[in-house]
Amino acid sequence: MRIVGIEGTAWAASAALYDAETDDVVIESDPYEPDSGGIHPREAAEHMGSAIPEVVSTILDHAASTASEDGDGLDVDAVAFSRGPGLGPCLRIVGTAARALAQTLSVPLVGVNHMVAHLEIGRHRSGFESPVCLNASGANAHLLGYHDGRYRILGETMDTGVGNAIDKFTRHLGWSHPGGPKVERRAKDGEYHDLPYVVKGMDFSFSGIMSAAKDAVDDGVPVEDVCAGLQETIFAMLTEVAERALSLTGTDELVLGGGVGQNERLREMLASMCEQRGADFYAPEPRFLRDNAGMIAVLGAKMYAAGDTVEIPDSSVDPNFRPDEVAVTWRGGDESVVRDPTASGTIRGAEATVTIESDRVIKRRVPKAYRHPALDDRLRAERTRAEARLTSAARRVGVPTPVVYDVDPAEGTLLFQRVGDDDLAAALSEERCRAVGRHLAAVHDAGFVHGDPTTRNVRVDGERTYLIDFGLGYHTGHVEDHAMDLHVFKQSVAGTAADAEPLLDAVESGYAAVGDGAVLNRLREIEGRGRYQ
Ligand SMILES: C[C@@H](O)[C@H](NC(=O)OP(=O)(O)OC[C@H]1O[C@@H](n2cnc3c(N)ncnc32)[C@H](O)[C@@H]1O)C(=O)O
Ligand SMILES: Nc1ncnc2c1ncn2[C@@H]1O[C@H](COP(=O)(O)OP(=O)(O)OP(=O)(O)O)[C@@H](O)[C@H]1O
Ligand SMILES: [Fe+2]
Repeated sequence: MRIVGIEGTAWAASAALYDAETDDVVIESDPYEPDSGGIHPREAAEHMGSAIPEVVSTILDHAASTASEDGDGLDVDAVAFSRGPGLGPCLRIVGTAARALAQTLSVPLVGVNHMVAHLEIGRHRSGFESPVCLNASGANAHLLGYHDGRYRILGETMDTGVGNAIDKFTRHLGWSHPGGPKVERRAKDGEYHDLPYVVKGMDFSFSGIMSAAKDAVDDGVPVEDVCAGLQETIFAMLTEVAERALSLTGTDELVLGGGVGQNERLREMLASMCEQRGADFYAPEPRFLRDNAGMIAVLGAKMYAAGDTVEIPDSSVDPNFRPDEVAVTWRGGDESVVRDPTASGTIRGAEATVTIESDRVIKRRVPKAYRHPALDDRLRAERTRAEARLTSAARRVGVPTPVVYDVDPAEGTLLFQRVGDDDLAAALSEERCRAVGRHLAAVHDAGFVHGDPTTRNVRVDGERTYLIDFGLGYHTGHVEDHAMDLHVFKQSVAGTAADAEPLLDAVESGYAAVGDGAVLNRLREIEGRGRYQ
């Protein structure tokens, strides 16, 4: 089977030929490089208009010269194209080119989600079964895992994509687009500079760190140092949320996708994190990380083999096409990223190792080799201190939590009472989800957030539901922070439960019984926010 792929969501006009028998991928790309500023949608579309026919024609020449002799014409079975997400004017040009080619060749058309293609190329080339995927691209930053027939978004940026955040910083400096590779080069000559670090469960945001980075340069901090601080901070955030996703799902396979994945420091940090926790890590070669038609052709082949083609009248493009909207036809419905955790003796969480004894547990935030030592010391001490304080504060307002027997912030250790028989992840029920909703409302009412309420950070026994792991918590009265806390919990339920709806309703009804209605309204708004900026 041979598939032609066409890509052109933003900057890369690209065509490819994938031969499923030999697994060969030939890619021809022509990048759009803005003269000044960032990507201008109109200029990008003009580029697509002239460059797409040329790259397609090069690939068709290649198809003609390699067609099997007994085959018919070009020996191409289908045309796959990027349907979205991306810039509307660019997508429309790609869609038109793909439809015309499919009709000329009299072959079916396959409409591919670009973000799922970034993920599937890593899964395909690694041979991993059901990995967590970190997509670190220009316009996106999210964690995906397959469960119950769809790719679930386990965590994502709350504002811009990671590449766009870096590119905005370099525009402030007057550097040409794209900024990512330039920051990588300059960071090599810099010293680490402290910047804000923002992780909420498996979600994260870049706006605070980007304005702090711009201010630092304006205040005279050497630009190399800001670049080093920026990379160390942003990539540590991405590595931490990837580790949280591994811990939550129980899987031990991670793949990387997206243009920012070409950054060596990011790959090094992810590899180091996986090595430290005994997981397997795979990053495709750079030509498959940045936008390219090869990944579109490879996923196109899997979809075509599953009969997942699209008729021309139904093949419109979708600039906001989210990966969790894709009905996955090419994987088994019972495959899943979620594994049974084998909890015994010492548990390895995302942040800490926890040793369970008969009536007490010892939690130690181990130094993370992937993090810059200054950032690592800061985060471990801050979080250990916050965890001790807020675990006790929650108990004082009637939320069941373990008693804190001892704390040593410098060593990053805590000694707790042992509570519960199971993690909520292994014992989900509506009643327990309702209790978590009530507990979060009580915590918010007391003026702080949990910071990482997931189904693994709730312990349950017969009648009680305990909150644990307050390390990412902080004092705040903002409705937005309270709503985010609730959103993180709902996302962890939705990402791992088979029939999540009644559980999610129970969380909200528990919250509504005790908490502030304004928080639930804000939650609606957060859930409805489009995050492609
Ligand atoms: C929807 C689609 O159009 C979009 N595509 C996209 O963002 O292009 P991609 O090739 O995946 O990523 C480009 C980004 O990747 C960054 N980048 C490239 N090389 C880099 C490096 N060495 N270090 C850091 N960032 C790098 C660039 O600065 C730019 O922001 C997406 O996948 O989100
Ligand atoms: N007080 C406790 N009583 C019983 N079990 C506990 C207690 N504290 C932790 N555990 C167990 O250890 C696991 C990991 O603990 P914890 O969540 O505090 O670590 P972590 O590294 O911060 O994890 P993550 O960041 O992945 O949520 C919990 O999911 C739970 O199963
Ligand atoms: Fe991309």
